[in-house]
Amino acid sequence: MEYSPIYQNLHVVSTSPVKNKLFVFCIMLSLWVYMIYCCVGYCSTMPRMMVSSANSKHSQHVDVDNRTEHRLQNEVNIESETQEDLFDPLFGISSRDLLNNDNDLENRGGEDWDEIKSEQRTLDDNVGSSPFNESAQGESKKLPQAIIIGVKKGGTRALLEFLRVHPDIRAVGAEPHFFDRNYDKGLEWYRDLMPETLEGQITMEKTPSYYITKDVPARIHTMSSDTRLLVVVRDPVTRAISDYTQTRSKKTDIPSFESLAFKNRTMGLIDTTWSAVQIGMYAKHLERWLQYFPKDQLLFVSGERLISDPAGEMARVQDFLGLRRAVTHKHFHFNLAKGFPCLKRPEGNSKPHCLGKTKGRTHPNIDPEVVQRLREFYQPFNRKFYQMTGHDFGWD
Ligand SMILES: Nc1ncnc2c1ncn2[C@@H]1O[C@H](COP(=O)(O)OS(=O)(=O)O)[C@@H](OP(=O)(O)O)[C@H]1O
Repeated sequence: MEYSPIYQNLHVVSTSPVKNKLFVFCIMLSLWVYMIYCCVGYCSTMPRMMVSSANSKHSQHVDVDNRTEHRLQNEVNIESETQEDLFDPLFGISSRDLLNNDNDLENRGGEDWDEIKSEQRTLDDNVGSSPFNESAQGESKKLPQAIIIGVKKGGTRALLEFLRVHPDIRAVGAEPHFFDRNYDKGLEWYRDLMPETLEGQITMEKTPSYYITKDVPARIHTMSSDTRLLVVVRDPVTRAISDYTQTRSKKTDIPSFESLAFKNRTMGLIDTTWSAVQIGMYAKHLERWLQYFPKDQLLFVSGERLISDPAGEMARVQDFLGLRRAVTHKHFHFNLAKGFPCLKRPEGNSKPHCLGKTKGRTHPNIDPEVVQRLREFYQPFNRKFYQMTGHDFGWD
């Protein structure tokens, strides 16, 4: 017979009742220690989903049916609260006047560096989250087929969050800024940021600075000439004030809106180099897009109607994307205190989820004469824009 330590041990144990009990006690003790070890989360042999389902990015993708609930519970608030002014793509533009930066809109892509860093962290978290491009469930990362390209402070976050309720939409939460700031990282870097999708689902992202950035139309066209483009537009005067309000919320010692808006106030000369003014000249920016994309590949979403009639505006958006109308009036609850529609689960009675406090800030009172002058300034641009889009947004 071969020598076997186990056999030897068993033999010894079976011959002594005391040792036998001691042996059983040791095994029980080891089992208890192991179980306690597992329960506190250090057990590497436990299935991953059990240990870290709350944190696992993959867990978000495992159950597509549970996606809506998961998002409503977690993502809307998380994104809107923590990333909030990641959604400030052209903070640096208004800084041109405030901080004497670059004079050229197209080159002024800078923004609050803390925001960029925190956005980058979110993006870096996404990159490499899946070592393979196709998962076991048949999901894979794809380049976006639809992009929300603007405009800053138009209501882009609300549109993206409303769209993410749709079971056939998957979207990256942070703004990738691929086509304006990260283009040199390459398309594979960009694809890797995207969530995994099943066949038939649409991948999306939003970066509001794309709409006003010179090279972006050509770059998106190079990626795919079929890309569908969504632009949320809002009364350019209110948009400018919203933009200013955001800047002021981070930097309190900035000049007044009234002084920034004019090159020469006595002569009523508007400062078109100030980004808060320039972004609202929608027709001018649209000309560049129409050099690359046919008009019917762009959808102009009314920022005002996204608030007053979210379901109606979402019906237009879903039709444009070729989706069934899954996001309906049942998903919205108008929160009177906040003054905005919030998302709810149609079947549940849980509290509706609103965007964070950086969406819907109180605007400062602006001298009515300045507001009037800005309205006059924008009128020809608005008219041109209505003509180009075939849609009167009613701002005049
Ligand atoms: N449902 C809902 N909840 C909250 N806020 C809403 C909503 N729908 C549209 N809005 C308007 O969105 C404005 C912010 O626009 P963006 O998300 O495009 O801003 S950003 O460019 O990403 O910073 C934000 O602008 P301000 O009111 O000036 O803060 C809102 O008016």
